[in-house]
Amino acid sequence: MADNVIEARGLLKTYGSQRAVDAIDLDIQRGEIFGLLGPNGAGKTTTILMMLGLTEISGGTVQVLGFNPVREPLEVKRRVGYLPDAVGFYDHLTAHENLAYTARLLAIPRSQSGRRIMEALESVKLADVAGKRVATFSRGMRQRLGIAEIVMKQAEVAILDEPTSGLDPHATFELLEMIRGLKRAGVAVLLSSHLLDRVQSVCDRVALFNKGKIALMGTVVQLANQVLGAGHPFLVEAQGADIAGALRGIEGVQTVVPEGEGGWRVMADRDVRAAAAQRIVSVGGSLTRLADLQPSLEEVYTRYFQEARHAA
Ligand SMILES: Nc1ncnc2c1ncn2[C@@H]1O[C@H](COP(=O)(O)OP(=O)(O)OP(=O)(O)O)[C@@H](O)[C@H]1O
Repeated sequence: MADNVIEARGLLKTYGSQRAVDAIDLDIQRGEIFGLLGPNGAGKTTTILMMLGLTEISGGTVQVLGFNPVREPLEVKRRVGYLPDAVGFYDHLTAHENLAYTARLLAIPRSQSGRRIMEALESVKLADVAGKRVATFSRGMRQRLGIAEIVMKQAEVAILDEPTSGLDPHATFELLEMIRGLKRAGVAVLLSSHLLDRVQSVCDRVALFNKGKIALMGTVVQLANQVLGAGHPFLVEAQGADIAGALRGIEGVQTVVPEGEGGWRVMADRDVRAAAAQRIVSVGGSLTRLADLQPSLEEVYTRYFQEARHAA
């Protein structure tokens, strides 16, 4: 399966006559962070549960690291780390004891488990509370312990269901940093979320779910091009000349719209920022800011669902 760690083809889950997951095709590549996005009930969790062999598949196929999660659930569980929405640790045990328990279930040799547990706890900054009972942990600490379990396991794939929900901004920032750490260690990460700005900051690619189907899939820029139209928007702040006139004269520039005090939002059919900087200087202007305007996933998502509602 080339460099794909997960491959789904026509993957289907029905509940009675309802298609919770409607024949999706999905490839997750080694070492990427992939986001499953979509409103409540769109089918994200059901897709994850099928990949883990935790719910029956109604049709199609899914392979995880070359294994069939229905027929070979233990092979999948051994190699895949899973962080569910509510992480299930034993409250009366310490962080260290919880990981030691998992290590025993995974049959990690005792000669290795002590070191692997401490390294994993250090990697998520929980080493100093290793001896504290999990009952005393905040949600952020429990999520980090979940990541530590994935690190200790040396999983090749991590599947995280709404990992940052219920976390404050600082705890979210820390957790996302740890998710990036998993990627740096070569782990493929699949995460579901409805918190779009946070997903945008960490995901290489995303799939937008709608009513059990994948409506859009690709990088944030690709999705923005599909939904909002192609183009390179950027922001210019400059004074001292006819800046708008200078910008409009550049080949490829489509629109120049004033934005704020001494600012313009420029849309071009290609990246013309270097030409814009030269032109402003050559007409005697003084350039104070030239910023790429990354499309926001929030805009893509909102526009997509507005259009989907109109079409319905
Ligand atoms: N055990 C079940 N029995 C019947 N219907 C179910 C079951 N589990 C999920 N569904 C339905 O399948 C659809 C997809 O649910 P799923 O939980 O996968 O969505 P989701 O995108 O993960 O949403 P959320 O963000 O709310 O978890 C929903 O309509 C849901 O009601």
